[in-house]
Amino acid sequence: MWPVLAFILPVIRLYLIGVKVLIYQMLHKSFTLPVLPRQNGRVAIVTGGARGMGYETSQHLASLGTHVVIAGNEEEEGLVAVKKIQKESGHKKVEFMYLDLASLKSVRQFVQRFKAKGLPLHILVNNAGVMLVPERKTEDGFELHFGLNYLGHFLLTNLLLAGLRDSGQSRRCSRIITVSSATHYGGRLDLNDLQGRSCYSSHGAYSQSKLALVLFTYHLQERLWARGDPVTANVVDPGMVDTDLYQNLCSPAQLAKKPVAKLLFRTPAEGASTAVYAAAASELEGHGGLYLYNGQKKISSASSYDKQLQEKLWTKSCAMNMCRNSTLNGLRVNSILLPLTNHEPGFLTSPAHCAIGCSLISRSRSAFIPIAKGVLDSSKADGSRFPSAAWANQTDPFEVLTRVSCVFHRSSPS
Ligand SMILES: NC(=O)c1ccc[n+]([C@@H]2O[C@H](COP(=O)([O-])OP(=O)(O)OC[C@H]3O[C@@H](n4cnc5c(N)ncnc54)[C@H](O)[C@@H]3O)[C@@H](O)[C@H]2O)c1
Repeated sequence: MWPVLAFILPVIRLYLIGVKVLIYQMLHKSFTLPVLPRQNGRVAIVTGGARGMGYETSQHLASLGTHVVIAGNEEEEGLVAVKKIQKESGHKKVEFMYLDLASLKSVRQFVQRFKAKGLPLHILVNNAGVMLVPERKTEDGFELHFGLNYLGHFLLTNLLLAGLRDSGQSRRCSRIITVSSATHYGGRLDLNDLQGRSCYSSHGAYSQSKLALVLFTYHLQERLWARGDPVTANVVDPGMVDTDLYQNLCSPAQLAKKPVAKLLFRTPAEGASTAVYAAAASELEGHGGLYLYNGQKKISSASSYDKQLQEKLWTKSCAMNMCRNSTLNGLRVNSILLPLTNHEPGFLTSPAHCAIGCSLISRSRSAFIPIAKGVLDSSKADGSRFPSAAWANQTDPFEVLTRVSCVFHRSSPS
């Protein structure tokens, strides 16, 4: 009985939320964007910016003078979108870069290629997403909704954070906008079963990924404020919008959706307006940690404000990107972390990355061992961290190690 309920409940919750949103949309007009300030000189990345709301967001930001990078996994579609936006906006600084959010390796490669361009970064719109895909895994073995909608964006944001910080100013912050959904209200986050192994429901998996994005945004904003970083992070809910997102609905639902969508769904441009507002509105300068719907601040689900849950999800998300229990130069290394900045631990994205890190460290054994011993000698508690500055003078290829730190747990020299 229980597995049946566990499967059915998320479906019922999702459709009830859908009905509530449609009633709201029937009674309320779509939010009209105010006149937004020009964004000349600002650079934005829009994930999934080649179609749907991502396209409209890219188009609008380009028309304001933003240099827009469309990051997506469909190159042909992306290049067509670039041409169309350039033509419609008369703005040439629009480009496509390949990014597959269902592959953490691809996320890392995207960030490397973006950094190689030497551009600043002022706006990151975490827009891409999939919905109700039958059970499938990402390249790294995560449930697709969780891995793509949430974990891919988690990694992307963290790897781009240093650039966002450097480009932000106290009076003009960089902005992170993450697209969630009203379905997060029905989301349940089971930290012990984030991959839905016990009973898979694509409805539950989608709602969970959207709740995870809200929890992530709130916690990220706390961290940014704690450091005094000139970066804000907000989450937006676009309402129900007529896009390709609904392509995985079952046939009867598709049939029923068509007339309803015509009458009650928002257009992609209307749906994108809150994300554009969050990215560019002067009145939101310095405001972060908000849930924005139809251009207004709204209260998100009670569980999304649970600070312990936010923290636990963050820690777990980092852990999902770590390589654990490697052996390195005779030292048992619990985790190898790539710092996101010089001050903050990040993560390696795959065992392959870890292997590269290990082999680089091994090749500089003579430099590595004394520092490792120093760390071990001085560390009494678990979790002491390599000072990444110790590697600052290394030359290529070991300069990679300027970004590597290690956490040793009960390690001992061989
Ligand atoms: N349409 C709605 O009613 C609605 C409601 C609430 C929230 N949302 C959210 O809005 C966002 C945009 O969706 P949309 O409605 O415009 O749908 P859409 O299908 O038109 O766009 C989704 C975008 O994500 C991209 N994408 C998919 N898989 C990807 C991958 N592996 N790597 C990189 N990009 C990938 C697609 O290429 C596409 O550009 C999504 O996050 C969605 O969950 C949509």
